[in-house]
Amino acid sequence: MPSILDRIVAKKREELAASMAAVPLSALQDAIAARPLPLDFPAALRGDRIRLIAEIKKASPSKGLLREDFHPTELAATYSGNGAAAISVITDGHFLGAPSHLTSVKESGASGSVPVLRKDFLFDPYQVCEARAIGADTFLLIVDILSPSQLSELIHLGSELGMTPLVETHDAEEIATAVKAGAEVIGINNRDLHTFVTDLATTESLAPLIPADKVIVSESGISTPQDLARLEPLGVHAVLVGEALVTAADTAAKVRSLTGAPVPV
Ligand SMILES: O=P(O)(O)OC[C@@H](O)[C@@H](O)c1c[nH]c2ccccc12
Repeated sequence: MPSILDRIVAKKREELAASMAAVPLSALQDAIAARPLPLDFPAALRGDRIRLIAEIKKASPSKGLLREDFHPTELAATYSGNGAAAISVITDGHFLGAPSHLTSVKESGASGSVPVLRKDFLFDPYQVCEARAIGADTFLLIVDILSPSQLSELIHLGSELGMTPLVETHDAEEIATAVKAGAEVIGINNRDLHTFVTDLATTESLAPLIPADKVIVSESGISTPQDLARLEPLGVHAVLVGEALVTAADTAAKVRSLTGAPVPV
């Protein structure tokens, strides 16, 4: 029985074929040439306190619709205006995301000076070029859906485009693969992408396996300052939060509760 992850990747392959037919790589390269240089993602995550990567997420396969009144640029302005260190934009259709959401976040200026990450299921060089072309400063690579050689190839391509990806893991073997492939920013997804079981203990058990020179990001199932207090002693540099922000009655206040930013005057 294929998992939801298998089905998403299979659909992605169909979408990729259609995208390649519609927009040749040369057109992506022209768009890339017109873009300003990417913002420094790893640098944005290092600091004196745990950083927030705030995610723009309308829905998810496991929870359905998360936010009715969904405006990516408004969310991005709320995130960047209340202390988020980076913004993640889901561009996959299963989450009701789209590449245009990321482009509007960047081109509207709503993301301000914080790097914007393309959150999608990437496995082909075309998709990494596409991430840069739509305006991303960085992108996600999920170790679970990539071979070690694909992972190395896409990390290297990112570097050639000026981007350092978030390389997402969920177990000890995937962390070893990520380190061997040269990942600089390593994510620990507290959610099992096959079962959707989410547990912060995943970060507690895996963070110690990540070398000290890497940037560590804990992803999923994070909601409160107490969660951050639990994660910070583990050497976690940043957390990636989606649902808790997009479902909050007062998203700006929720962001500030995680960043410590003062109420904007
Ligand atoms: O909504 P949460 O529980 O705060 O999780 C956010 C983010 O970690 C999650 O959306 C995510 C992590 N890795 C992914 C890969 C694809 C799509 C989504 C994700």
